[in-house]
Amino acid sequence: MPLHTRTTPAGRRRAFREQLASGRLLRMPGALNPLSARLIQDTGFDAVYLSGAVLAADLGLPDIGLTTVTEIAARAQQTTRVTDLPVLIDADTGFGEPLNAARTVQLLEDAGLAGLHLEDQVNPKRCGHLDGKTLTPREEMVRRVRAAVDARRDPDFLLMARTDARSVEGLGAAIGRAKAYVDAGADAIFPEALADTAEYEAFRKALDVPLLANLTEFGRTPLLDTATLEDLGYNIALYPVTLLRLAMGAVEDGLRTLAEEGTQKSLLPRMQIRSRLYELLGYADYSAFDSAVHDFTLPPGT
Ligand SMILES: C[C@](O)(C(=O)O)[C@H](CC(=O)O)C(=O)O
Ligand SMILES: [Mg+2]
Repeated sequence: MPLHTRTTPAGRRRAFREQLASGRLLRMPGALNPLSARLIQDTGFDAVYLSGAVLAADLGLPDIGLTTVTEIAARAQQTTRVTDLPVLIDADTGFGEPLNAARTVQLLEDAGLAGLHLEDQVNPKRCGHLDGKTLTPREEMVRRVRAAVDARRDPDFLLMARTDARSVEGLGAAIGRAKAYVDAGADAIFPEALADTAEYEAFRKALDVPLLANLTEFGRTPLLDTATLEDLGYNIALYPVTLLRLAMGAVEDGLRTLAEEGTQKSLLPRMQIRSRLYELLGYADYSAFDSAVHDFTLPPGT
């Protein structure tokens, strides 16, 4: 696939809607960068996530709503151009008033995404698995969702509402909020920081829209496996920060080894080799434009 994908954003939105309607569990890792989105596709996952926490961390910032909508839209555009999978983005609180949420929807729709989620926190927001979150009043979030629904131009663009209420107001209030958001037009719900499978079941029983399970590591939710989530009737298994944590762990270990040993030789077996990188980049496909691009050979094992 030289330079471009084979599918259109509209086609990917349609496919995402169909996959969600199938009742099958979709596995959605968070991309670390655009190239990792291609790896997510290549390893057989169903969809790609763009995490607010990862985008902020990538810029060396905490996940407290400091990134701007134009920054995340730019990253979204870079990501959607390299994968045929649907991409769902974390739009935090919508970046301001309901009016700002409306503009956010249009910018992110234009970036080729399949959908976004908005959450019911105030700014500065925080990771859903931390203490001390402050929620917007329920009616304020309803206005946020309505503004998003009004602004959307492609009816297949998925508008997901996230509620952070479980750890602030309790399970009953979280379910009540989720129902109000669906009534306001949300297509799907992200119940944040549920404590156990009984709470997953309660959400499933109360709502008949697609539900996302957030399997972030080192948080408040058990790391349920895909078979369990399928039995619970969930539609999306989200691994938002998994790739960043894996990569940063490997990078830190590698830097320490390089500093200690004065050479990277012992690290070679842990590295992606050159030929695999080139395969992922579709290097050979560029010969369709110019045969001189890929007329070299690599030594075996490199
Ligand atoms: C899903 C999430 O919103 C994200 O930005 O990826 C975070 C993940 C995390 O901080 O572990 C969240 O759950 O708030
Ligand atoms: Mg987030």
